[in-house]
Amino acid sequence: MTDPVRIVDVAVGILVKPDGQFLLGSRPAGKPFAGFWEFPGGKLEAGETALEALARELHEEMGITVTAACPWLTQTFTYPHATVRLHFFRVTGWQGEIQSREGQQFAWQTNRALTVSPILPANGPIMRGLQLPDVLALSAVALLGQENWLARLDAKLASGLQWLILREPQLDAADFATLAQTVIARARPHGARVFLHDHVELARELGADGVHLSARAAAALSGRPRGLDWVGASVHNVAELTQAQHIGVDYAVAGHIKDTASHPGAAPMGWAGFDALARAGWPFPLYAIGGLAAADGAAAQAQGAHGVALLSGAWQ
Ligand SMILES: Nc1nc2c([nH]c(=O)n2[C@@H]2O[C@H](COP(=O)(O)OP(=O)(O)OP(=O)(O)O)[C@@H](O)[C@H]2O)c(=O)[nH]1
Ligand SMILES: [Mg+2]
Repeated sequence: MTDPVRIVDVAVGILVKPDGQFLLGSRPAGKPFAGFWEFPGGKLEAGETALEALARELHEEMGITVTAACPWLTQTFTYPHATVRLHFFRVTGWQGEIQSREGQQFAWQTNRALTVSPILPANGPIMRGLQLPDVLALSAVALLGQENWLARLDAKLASGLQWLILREPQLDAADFATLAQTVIARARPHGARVFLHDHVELARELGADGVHLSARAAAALSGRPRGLDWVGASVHNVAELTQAQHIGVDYAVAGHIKDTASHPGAAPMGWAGFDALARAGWPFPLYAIGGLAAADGAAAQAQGAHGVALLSGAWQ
């Protein structure tokens, strides 16, 4: 018997400059979806790993040698002509000048507004993923006290904090709602995004940017909460990641990686545990959490994370 669904594995490279700009290329004449914009890459050959295929394709198509690439996310998409499994990498290091070896055009883009179109249909969620920052900060009222934390929040917002998850389970609903209002009002002038932990209704009411679901809250849902721009979830294992995928999250936070004061007694998964989870290939970016600092960002990305989620580490 032959497999009814043949899946074509494809390695795709998102070249990223230090300022966050990323490279799109136009598909050459003669290929399916000619003229559509895509990330450079191509099909795995027999016996190749995705990373090997990435290096070969980027050399063939654009004449560069990849020197630094991290696995990012895996997207399966069914086109009329094939089902493709796209293994996306973020490429941060390469040697050589970018050349058009197949007659394609190239354009550096920012995630605020694309200047080229149309984009290949499979790539919509990818554009969203590229808006995610390298660091997610979790609020620390329980740890630092409200006044002290709000003062640090102001300082961090002024120095570029982009995404904040407000999680304060020790507060009752009324106090949490008051705090959420304050935080949203302070974040907005800086263009920073605020996510409420588990309080889906309140997030809608206050016009928060999204909700971050505990694994327990995510388990109770059969679909994505409506009316919110962004939805994320905390996960600890494959079953919770599968549920996160089922409800259609934009990102997941997996941990905990190291021993941490906030989870005494629970065994940390370590980077090996994180790698085992990430390796299964999920269609959304993953953050690593648990006893980490901003300096762990590079290690996290090497294991397939988009970045790190920080609690105490975000406020030092
Ligand atoms: N390279 C690339 N392919 C993508 C992206 N998104 C996406 O759906 N695909 C799909 O992945 C499949 C393989 O890509 P490809 O046509 O570049 O393969 P290739 O370079 O090996 O081409 P070839 O078979 O002509 O040698 C195509 O069906 C394409 O539509 C993307 O961002 N980049
Ligand atoms: Mg190609």
